[in-house]
Amino acid sequence: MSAVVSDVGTRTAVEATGLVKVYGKGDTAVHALAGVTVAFEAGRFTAIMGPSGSGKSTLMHCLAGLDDVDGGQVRVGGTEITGLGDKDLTKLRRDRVGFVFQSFNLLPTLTAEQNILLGLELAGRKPDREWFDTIVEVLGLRDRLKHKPTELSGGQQQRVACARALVARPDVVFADEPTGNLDSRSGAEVLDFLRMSVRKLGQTVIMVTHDPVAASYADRVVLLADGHLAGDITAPTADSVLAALKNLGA
Ligand SMILES: Nc1ncnc2c1ncn2[C@@H]1O[C@H](COP(=O)(O)OP(=O)(O)OP(=O)(O)O)[C@@H](O)[C@H]1O
Repeated sequence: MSAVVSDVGTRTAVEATGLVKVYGKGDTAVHALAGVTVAFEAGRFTAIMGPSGSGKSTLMHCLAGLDDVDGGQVRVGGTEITGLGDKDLTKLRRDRVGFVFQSFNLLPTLTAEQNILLGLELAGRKPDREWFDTIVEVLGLRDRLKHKPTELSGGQQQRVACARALVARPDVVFADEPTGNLDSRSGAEVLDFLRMSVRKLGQTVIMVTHDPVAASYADRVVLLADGHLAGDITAPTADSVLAALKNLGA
């Protein structure tokens, strides 16, 4: 059992144990994850960083049940997801996991409001109107709800994507380079919101990023190198993250 799990008062939202992911076979096999054990606490904002090719995206995909694993276990909200069938995995992703992608991934024919509520609708769930209103208010989307994605700025589209990720009150939100397509001001707004969703709304966020400034919004940075855990920084600053990355040769 990891130290995090045994901490009094700390709940683990997502946990990987001995995670192995291999691409290819024989001489050309790449050990993208070579036995990663890491726990992500609930109610915390964690960034995953590391040099290019270190396994960040692979780790996130395996944690989110988007990719199968070759060894080890993943637990999301207490449920072991490694070994779940496609149907159960789809349900788990739909009901208990939120996603924010670099490219927003909104449906162009739907309004902002319809995009935010689509997942719940597909799941046959009724939105919690109070929670919906809270998210919309905090994200400053009230007067944009009837607009289609093409009528919104990049920053507004990503805020709609954040609302969509949070509306079902998931166990965890995975954000994959959420500021990668945004200018620094819009990026800062999205990061402010992700941090606030953790501090004030009690959500759990795990974000992959290349950007030390983006990582400094997190409570903790987990570093990967060559498919291994290579560091763990609490209360990161852009400088401390940059220094740690330099040590890894990034
Ligand atoms: N589908 C795939 N087939 C073969 N190899 C892959 C595949 N996906 C990833 N890899 C390899 O696995 C390793 C880890 O890749 P991954 O994309 O997880 O790294 P990353 O840290 O997210 O990189 P980046 O920062 O460049 O996005 C790399 O060596 C990569 O080339």
